[in-house]
Amino acid sequence: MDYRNKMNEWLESSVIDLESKAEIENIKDENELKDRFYRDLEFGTAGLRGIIGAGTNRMNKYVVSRATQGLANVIKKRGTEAMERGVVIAYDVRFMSKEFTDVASRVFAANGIKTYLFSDIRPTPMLSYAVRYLGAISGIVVTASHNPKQYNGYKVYWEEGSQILDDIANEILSEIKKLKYEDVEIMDYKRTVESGLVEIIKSDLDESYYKKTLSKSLSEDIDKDICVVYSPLNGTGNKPVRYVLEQRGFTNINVVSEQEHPDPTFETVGYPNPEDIKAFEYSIKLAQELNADLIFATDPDCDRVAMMGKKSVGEYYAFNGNQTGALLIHYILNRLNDKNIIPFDAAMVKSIVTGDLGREIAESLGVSTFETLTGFKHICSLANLWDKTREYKFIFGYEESIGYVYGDHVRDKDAVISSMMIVEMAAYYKKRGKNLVEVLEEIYREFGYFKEDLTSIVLEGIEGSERISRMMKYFREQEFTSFGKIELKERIDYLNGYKDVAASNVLKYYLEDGSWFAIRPSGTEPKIKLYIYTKDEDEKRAVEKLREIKEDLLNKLYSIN
Ligand SMILES: O=P(O)(O)OC[C@H]1O[C@H](O)[C@H](O)[C@@H](O)[C@@H]1O
Repeated sequence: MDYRNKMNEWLESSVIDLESKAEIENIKDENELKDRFYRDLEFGTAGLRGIIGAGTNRMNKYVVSRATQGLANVIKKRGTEAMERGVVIAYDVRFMSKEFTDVASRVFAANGIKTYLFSDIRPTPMLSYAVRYLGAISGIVVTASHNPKQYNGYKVYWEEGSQILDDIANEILSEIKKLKYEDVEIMDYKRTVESGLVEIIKSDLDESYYKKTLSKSLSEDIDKDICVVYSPLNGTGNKPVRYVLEQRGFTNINVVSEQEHPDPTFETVGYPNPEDIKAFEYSIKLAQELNADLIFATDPDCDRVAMMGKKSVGEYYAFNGNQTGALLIHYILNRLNDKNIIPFDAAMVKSIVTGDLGREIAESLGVSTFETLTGFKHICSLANLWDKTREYKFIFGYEESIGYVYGDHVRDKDAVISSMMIVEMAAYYKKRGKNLVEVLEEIYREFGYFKEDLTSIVLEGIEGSERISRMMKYFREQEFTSFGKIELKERIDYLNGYKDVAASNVLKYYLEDGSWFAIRPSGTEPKIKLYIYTKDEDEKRAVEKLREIKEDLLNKLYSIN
């Protein structure tokens, strides 16, 4: 349907309120109107994510309630037991997060489905934990993770505590497609409270999550006075992360005061993504004042964490996600090995665009490594599978995009336990006179220098997404023989799946010297992402190869208009 027709439907709808209609009527820019109505905000495997505002291609209470009705229909089809098991909803600090949570719980109530709500903001991993703890059939987190402040989102989880995969997402999507906004069943607030279908989660859940998290610590022979700077980036991490560190007995955790409390404007952060070094501006200042050993920051929904380590007084090194993942797997497996408790069937999972250092470390200690598509839901789906088949014991999962999970009480990336392990790891080495930069150097000396580069090209709007498609098409169709000065060995196109890895729009190129790179459109942001990896015994050579390959690839990519 043409966007103007969709807009008129919106303006004439009996359920859309005057405020939302007026918001549209006041827009004079035709492109803006087109962008708001040219499609329905996509419900993908990541659920919904979009800019907050009126329109079918925006995050608002109508789009959220329609998606919730779709999910409710899928749950109802599974019968009364599923409806009684219900849905847990968590929300973060974003604009409208609480409102969307409220709307969703009223839709579930109108459909006779039980809902569990937290009394306040919570990190995403606590939702994953809660779904399993409460035996719910499904879960939702209202969050746009690390997207800019204009965004909100709606991530859907299933009974194993991990995000839904294509099967359930498609089921929900096909229900959503059958619905008009007018078809959504919604209960008014008062009746919802009286219905008894909404329950506020009690504190025993938090306590149980903390207990499980704390039980995963691996060493007491650590320097608990290590000086650490932490920024929750005005998100949900502040209380849980500090609580866990306090329980572990750390005495010198310093929180960036401007970024301590929830703030949906992320005023001093800007783009609240700890993958971006700019998010560390305030933390670095505080760390320099305190001469801190370690800095770390969690993203707004506290599922991802990035860290910086002191190199010398006043100078901090930003570890990327591959390096942090490698350090963590190295620390965890070596401590388990010290105690002789690495299970014989232990396995680690990473994505196909995550570097190979973690794999080499794991394999050196007899731990198998498996690969999945990008997205923690894929990583966790293997853990879920092994719960049933008992084929492997899931130990650790990670991605280069700074998501990590250790253990099996949470089936998503968990920045609470990862923060605890990061601080413990730094404190362990501090006691032995080493900082994390030195430890990484030791790892490189043992396993070779792994260098990596991630370039994201932001291309927004309809034009942007079309250009991204053209870029992918170009790479798919061209017959390249070399990149930089290195010959191409093999290309893998995941479009129709490859070996055990499911289908996805990803191209991966292996070069003759063992270097490789991958290109894919981001699934969460308007970006095309280019991941390049080189390895060499000589650090300078590894860096040089990286530079050459990158220059060549960027020239090729930018030549596509
Ligand atoms: O590269 P993208 O598709 O934007 O995904 C980046 C990240 O987004 C989310 O946080 C997913 O849960 C991650 O698993 C993924 O790595």
